[in-house]
Amino acid sequence: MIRDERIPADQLRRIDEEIRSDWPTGDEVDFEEAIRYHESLPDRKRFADVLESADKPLLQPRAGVPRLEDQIELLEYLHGEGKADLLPTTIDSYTRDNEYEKAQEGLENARETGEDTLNGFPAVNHGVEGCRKLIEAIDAPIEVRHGTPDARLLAAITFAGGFQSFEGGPISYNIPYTKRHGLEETIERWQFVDRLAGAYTERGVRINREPFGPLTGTLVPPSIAIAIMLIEGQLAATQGVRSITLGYGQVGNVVQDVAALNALQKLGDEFLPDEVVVTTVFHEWMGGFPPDEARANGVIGLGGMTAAIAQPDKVITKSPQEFQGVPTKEANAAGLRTTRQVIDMAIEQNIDIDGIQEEQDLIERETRCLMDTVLEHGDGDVVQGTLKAFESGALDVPFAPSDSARGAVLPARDDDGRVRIFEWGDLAMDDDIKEIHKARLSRRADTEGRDQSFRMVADDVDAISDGKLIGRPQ
Ligand SMILES: CC[C@H]1O[C@@H](n2cnc3c(N)ncnc32)[C@H](O)[C@@H]1O
Repeated sequence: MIRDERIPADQLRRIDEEIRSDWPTGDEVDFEEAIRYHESLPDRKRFADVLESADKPLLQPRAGVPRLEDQIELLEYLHGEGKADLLPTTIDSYTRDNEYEKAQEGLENARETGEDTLNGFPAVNHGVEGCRKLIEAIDAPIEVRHGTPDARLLAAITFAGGFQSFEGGPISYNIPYTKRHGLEETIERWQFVDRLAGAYTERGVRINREPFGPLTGTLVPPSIAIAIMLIEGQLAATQGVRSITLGYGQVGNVVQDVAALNALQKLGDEFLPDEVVVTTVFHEWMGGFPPDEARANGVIGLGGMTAAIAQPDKVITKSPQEFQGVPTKEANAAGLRTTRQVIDMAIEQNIDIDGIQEEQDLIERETRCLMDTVLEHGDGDVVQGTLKAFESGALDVPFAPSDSARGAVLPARDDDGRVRIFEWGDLAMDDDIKEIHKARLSRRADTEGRDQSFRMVADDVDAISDGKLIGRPQ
């Protein structure tokens, strides 16, 4: 039975041996040699230090293309023209599914034809050597961004390759991303990733870990997202990770988003061990975008405004081409500059909005209910508690494609556009909190002259791409 316990050294070694054979580049990994490589990197490339020493929100886009030279050119452009403070390397979908053979074909095809059929950088195929060329070429810290339920080989290779930040986690890269991986399997496999990050950390190379806060990216109630961040942060801390960035996806109501970011930092500091440096990252709207680029820039600007008020440590920016999919480098850089413009204009203003503290108190109370139920389900063990709480539905994620979550919870926006819950399923929540949600949703029902129903959810899902926040009836 797996528990929230540090995996022993012999198990770390056994798994390391096991995964190396999954692709030839696995044999390039040599831990002691990799430590020396990291020690050779200049301070400005040390991700955790740069992130944790900043005095205002740092901006980071998503970006990944198959060929190494193109990835270098892309990141140089985003750093130069986009003024990104931190850079990504977004990994392709085949690699995320451990389909290294298909990723190899895609990479060779790109090299032969110049046609990019892969939707990201196949880091396992590039290997330690290829990753290091990228790290050498770019004069800023770079994070591995992906969506991999079994990220063990990707971590071993990219850590050895000089990356010092790694996104994801056993819940946040399972529930929203996959049907076929069980939660127990992904928790066990991410314990390896975190133990490896911890092993680097113990040798002075702090690997930053960033659980994926947005989850399904569609109307996720803030307390559910924050509870999952606290769980993944705890699991990483147990394995020795000491730099943890907890994430949160913008829902679009400024009061609720600022309150959620405040609660995320406060609860992260409270729930995670004192030896962990806890930072926060705000993801600009992860739901459907307007096809019109001017409107899309409006969504991005609202994200910048929210970040200026809440001041998270990091902001993951979007591009005006979000509706179309993977953006051009120009559009990606534009999203960075739009965000920067709004932050720089608003951050020196003392913007005091009524209701933030009240909403933050509510979000904190909700999150504590969820954390209490996890600890009760597991008799104090977070791994067993998480597994059992998801099984019983006491913990749940709306619209989750994964069988590991009931998906019985249904959110809808209230009359102010804040995300509330109108179908609770078996989510563990105090009755008086349920009454608060019910009252706020019925105020919207009155305004719209209709009953609270799934119709509201469906209308809300498309509202922002249709240019609004709340899915009012036509
Ligand atoms: C989590 C989904 C987000 O990741 C973005 N994304 C996925 N792959 C790439 C990519 N290769 N380059 C830039 N952005 C990307 C996508 O546009 C969406 O905003």
